Amino acid sequence: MTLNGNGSAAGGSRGAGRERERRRGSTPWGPAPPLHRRSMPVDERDLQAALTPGALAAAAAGKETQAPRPDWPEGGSSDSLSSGGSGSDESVYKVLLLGAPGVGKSALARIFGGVEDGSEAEAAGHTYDRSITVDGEEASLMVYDIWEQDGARWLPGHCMAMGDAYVIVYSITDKGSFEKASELRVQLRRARQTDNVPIILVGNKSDLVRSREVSVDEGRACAVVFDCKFIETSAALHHNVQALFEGVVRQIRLRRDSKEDNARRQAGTRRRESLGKKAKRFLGRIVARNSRKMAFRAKSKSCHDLSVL
Ligand SMILES: Nc1nc2c(ncn2[C@@H]2O[C@H](COP(=O)(O)OP(=O)(O)OP(=O)(O)O)[C@@H](O)[C@H]2O)c(=O)[nH]1
Repeated sequence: MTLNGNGSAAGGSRGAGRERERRRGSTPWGPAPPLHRRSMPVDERDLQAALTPGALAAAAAGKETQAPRPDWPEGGSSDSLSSGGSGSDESVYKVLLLGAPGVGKSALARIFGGVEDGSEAEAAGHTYDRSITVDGEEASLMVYDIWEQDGARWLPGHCMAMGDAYVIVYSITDKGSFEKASELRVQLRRARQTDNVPIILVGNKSDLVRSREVSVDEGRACAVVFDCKFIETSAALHHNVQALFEGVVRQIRLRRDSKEDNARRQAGTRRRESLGKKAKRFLGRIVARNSRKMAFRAKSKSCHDLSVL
């Protein structure tokens, strides 16, 4: 069965429906929502439409295109997750996952979409659409897991032109994938020279400590050199996956929204922050101030912080 943007996957017998529910995974934002209500892979025809020359030209010109939207029923949102149909088009952020094969792009995307390994949804599509609440405000994300190196269905040029943000993934157990990530960063810079699009370098598989080939310091240094953000994740343990996608939203907002809007959000977040986090932030500032390599440290520290530019 094909899952599509109109939620046709919701059809079928009650037993089949229960089976589908059983196979929905949990997400960092809570239990996975029912397929027909919230996150789902988008029909490839909708994706084709989003990648037409007209749509891409509009994207390159900074205009929002009509993103493929499911026909969501109203209401019934959970604490930080709600129907993808409620956001306006301006708040639909297109996020592309890039990286060498096998680094965990699909695993990260599936966690975002709340789709468990081996489910029919996994086979049906590579784009996930859902809304998440970040700093008290809802944002809709379209996460595209469509990057293929050889014999790509989607031309790399198209992929590099359409994103509002890019997540370049490597595996910490594969030095080659780390080098590939640097190459991709260079290609992206070339493709989007004039655009200030956020790029987040992600060292995935951080759970595989014994097979580590790329240190945290190497990852961080690379992010500093290539002027992007950096985070290590483990899709296997769902570690930092929520921080990653929330960070993507913050990075887009920091570039698109007014200073006032961002300051208001940050003030709200600081108020909600636990005492531990406040203390950590305070200590971090003192350490940076006392460091001889202050400038580098401050920069390498901020490349870790996905809530600042
Ligand atoms: N231990 C561990 N394994 C992971 C992690 N993320 C992904 N994997 C495994 O790595 C393999 C490749 O993951 P995918 O998500 O298919 O990687 P991909 O980048 O989408 O690969 P392509 O589709 O070939 O581009 C799978 O066996 C995953 O289960 C992780 O964080 N930790």
